[in-house]
Amino acid sequence: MYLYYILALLVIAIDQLTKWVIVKTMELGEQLTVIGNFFHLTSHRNSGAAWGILQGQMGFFYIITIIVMIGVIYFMQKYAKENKLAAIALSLILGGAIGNFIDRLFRKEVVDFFDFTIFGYDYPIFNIADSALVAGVILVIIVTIIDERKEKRQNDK
Ligand SMILES: CCC[C@@H]1OC(=O)[C@@H](C)C[C@H](C)CCCCC(=O)CCC[C@@H](CC)/C=C/C=C(\COC)CC[C@@H](O)[C@@H](O)C[C@H](O)CNC1=O
Repeated sequence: MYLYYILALLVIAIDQLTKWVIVKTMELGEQLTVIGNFFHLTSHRNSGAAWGILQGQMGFFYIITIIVMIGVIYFMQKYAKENKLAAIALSLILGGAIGNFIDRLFRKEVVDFFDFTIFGYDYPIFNIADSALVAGVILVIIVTIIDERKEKRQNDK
């Protein structure tokens, strides 16, 4: 059971460590080329949510993040025992939400640095916490689809 909270802590540690390195070693706006025009490390700050929406609405972000955290912990206590994949997904979401929450609390903005340009589209610059959040959300969707298929098969018998 506690394994999943350790996974969340690991996500938070890696997220905060990478953000710390970016802040300490790169100027704001500085860009490092990793893979040609595809992948750069760009030191960026975002006081909003995805795609920079709701800039500066920290009060709103605190409330949403606390709701997300309570919801995730509730479902972890409920489903972690029987469904490992769901527990891992929820740990990733918890870790990602807390990672960005720490930035919002202490920096009043989020540090971003993964800068991908896919088919000419400069995807919004993001961080480890965002990656964990998106991975967790996708995993929850997959688990839900698998469970529904299982239930359907049982009902058909
Ligand atoms: C990942 C959610 C964003 C993250 O939410 C959080 O913190 C949560 C815990 C708290 C928010 C206040 C509430 C979620 C709002 C929902 C949302 O936003 C819709 C998201 C859809 C999603 C498809 C599933 C797209 C994903 C986009 C991006 C990530 O792609 C990998 C681009 C990230 C860059 O814009 C970067 O500047 C963002 C910056 O780091 C701050 N991050 C946040 O606000």
